[in-house]
Amino acid sequence: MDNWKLKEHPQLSRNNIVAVVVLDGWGEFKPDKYNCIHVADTPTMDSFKKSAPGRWRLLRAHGSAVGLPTEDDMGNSEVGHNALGAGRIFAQGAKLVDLALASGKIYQDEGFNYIKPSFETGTLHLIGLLSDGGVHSRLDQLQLLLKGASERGAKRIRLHILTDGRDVLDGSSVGFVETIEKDLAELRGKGVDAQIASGGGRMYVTMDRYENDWDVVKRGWDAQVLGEAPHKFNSAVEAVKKLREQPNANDQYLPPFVIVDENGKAVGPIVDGDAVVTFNFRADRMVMLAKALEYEDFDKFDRVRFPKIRYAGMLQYDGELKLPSHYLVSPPEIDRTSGEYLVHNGVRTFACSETVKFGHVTFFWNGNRSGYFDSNLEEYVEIPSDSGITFNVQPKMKALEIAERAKKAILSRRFHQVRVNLPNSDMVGHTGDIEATVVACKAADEAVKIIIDAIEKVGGIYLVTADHGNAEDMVKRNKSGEPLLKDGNIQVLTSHTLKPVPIAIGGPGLPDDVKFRTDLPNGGLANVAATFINLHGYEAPSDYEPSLIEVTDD
Ligand SMILES: O=C(O)[C@@H](CO)OP(=O)(O)O
Ligand SMILES: [Mn+2]
Ligand SMILES: [Mn+2]
Repeated sequence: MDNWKLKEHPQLSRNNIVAVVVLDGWGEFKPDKYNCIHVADTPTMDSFKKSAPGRWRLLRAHGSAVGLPTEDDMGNSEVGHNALGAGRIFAQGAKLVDLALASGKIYQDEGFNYIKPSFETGTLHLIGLLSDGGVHSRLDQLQLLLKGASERGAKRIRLHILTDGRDVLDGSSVGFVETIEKDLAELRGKGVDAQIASGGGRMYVTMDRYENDWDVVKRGWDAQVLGEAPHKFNSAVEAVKKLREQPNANDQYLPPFVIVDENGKAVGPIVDGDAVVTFNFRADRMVMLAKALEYEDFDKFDRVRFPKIRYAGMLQYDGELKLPSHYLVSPPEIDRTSGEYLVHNGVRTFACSETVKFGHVTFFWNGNRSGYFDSNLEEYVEIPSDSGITFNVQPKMKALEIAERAKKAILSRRFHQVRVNLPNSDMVGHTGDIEATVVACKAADEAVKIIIDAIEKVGGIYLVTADHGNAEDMVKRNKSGEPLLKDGNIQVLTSHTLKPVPIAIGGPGLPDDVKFRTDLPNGGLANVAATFINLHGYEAPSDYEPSLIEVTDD
């Protein structure tokens, strides 16, 4: 049995009201016209910086600091919130899949052996995000899986691609499709009947999250399973090129398409007896499709046909729901998260965001586990997001509503921890609309102000940080940091970044002698949990990454 009892902190008192604010996609970067946080009016976040180094500092939020394979891997919400909530660094999906592919273990484990019998007479379908972004999936992993599966008996393979443009540059979809087409042609040369069967842009087809808009998943289902879509092409390269010619076309939002043969028949609907693998390792944007593929009882949309298939996820996406029940690689075992410790010690928590980030401060925070640890001590509030829009048209999103709910929770004095995610800088940053992103950053800053004002009123403490960079750099740069021009134009960066993120602490409840330690220069997101556990008046579990704060006696 785990010992859940936390030791009382020798100097810090219990029962403080602590606001934990995560600005999504808010990194630190030099002043620059493509740094939307710098351009925006952000007096609250700026004021924190003045209290450096004692109460403001930077944290690492990418690469090994969050369990990613290399230092070239940008941070993302899943690994960022996992680290923030769990207080330790776990080798993450991207890395675990790399290892399983390199050792060949992926082909020996339960998941692959479960789908394999279908190779005899059925088709192997691979559904996922086609890019080398490394946030949800990776092209090289797909290439290895294609090769490995065909060498192990898959004779007919159909690929259902989702174009990216969010973790990689817009327009890069064409190159990725060309690359994978070469691999498929090689397989055909070896007698494997392999081709792309359907596709669509990730934000419009399949990869919705937290049940914001089931139509997104339905559009994918119709193309992937039923073989039906408004656009039909004979090749995927042609599909992506043609669809990108439409006004305002964007890789993230390409409409669904199916590939048809010379008779106009879809080349790869999913039918009884087939095997299906969703090859994204990241959970949030695959859970909805996993439910549609796995659940007998399902009422989110009319599936028309529910084929009897053998389905495996690249990973198991939800540890609480055990979904999907079959998977190729075991997910990181993110156990004993801060939330679980807090409920065992009677600390009451309120968590809130709007739909598009709701699972970040609940599901990811709790180690990819849905639901409460203890519903008597926790309350999670989801503010419905707008759906069917790109957030540059609504850059303020629900920041004000989130802040007002947090304020109410703080002023009620019913909770010790009030935790929110403010999505603006990330969600609008991903649209690549620089002007709108400036508005978004200002809105997030105003929300922070509302929350710290409430903390001021109740004599509480705040901890404000971020999960990774995004809005602080909106342009692709060369090695010397200058914008990298293409045909004389800048290339807008829609993705996250490798930049560090700020963390600030303060509030009337924070004793004057509490400061950031100076001996953790490489501190990262995983050091945050021990820090707020201290602010709640407890010592962190001994295997957590060390707390960032110390109580000085000068
Ligand atoms: O939108 C998403 O899925 C990712 C980018 O791919 O962003 P975040 O990690 O911030 O959720
Ligand atoms: Mn994020
Ligand atoms: Mn993001």
